[in-house]
Amino acid sequence: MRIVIGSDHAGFPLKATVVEHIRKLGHEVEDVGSHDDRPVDFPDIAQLVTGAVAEGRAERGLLVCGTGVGASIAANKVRGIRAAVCHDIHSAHQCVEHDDVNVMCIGAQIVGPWLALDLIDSYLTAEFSTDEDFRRRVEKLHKMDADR
Ligand SMILES: O=C(CO)[C@H](O)[C@H](O)[C@H](O)COP(=O)(O)O
Repeated sequence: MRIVIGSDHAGFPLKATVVEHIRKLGHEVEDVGSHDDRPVDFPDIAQLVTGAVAEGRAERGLLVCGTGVGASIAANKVRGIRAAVCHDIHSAHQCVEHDDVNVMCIGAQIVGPWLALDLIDSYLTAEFSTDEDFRRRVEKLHKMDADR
């Protein structure tokens, strides 16, 4: 799969570990920054990650900020993006299976590196369910997205 990842300064220390892990899993990774720990605003990084997903250059996105919250707020403002903060394993796969989430956000100040990698494994191996209830709900999200 093609994965795009980005972080702000708070997420930067965790990002390198995550990128290495995802590459080892055999995925193609586009790292849009940040590339050092100088302060950068999470909406700017979220725009780069969501742009790649919305334009089809990547199938899934990952954002790492301090809490994951700011990144998810920013990502959900972009048409075609369904972003969620996930700090537990169940949500990390269910968000894809039920809600077709295409950008997962992680807080580097909330989870340690081992949990972060497990969250990413859950997210990347999950697939959107064919169940008609979930499909209908996500269709409604598409409509809300198109209407705004
Ligand atoms: O978590 C975040 C937004 O939800 C950010 O990554 C920052 O950690 C947070 O905004 C705090 O900002 P600071 O410049 O790192 O103090």
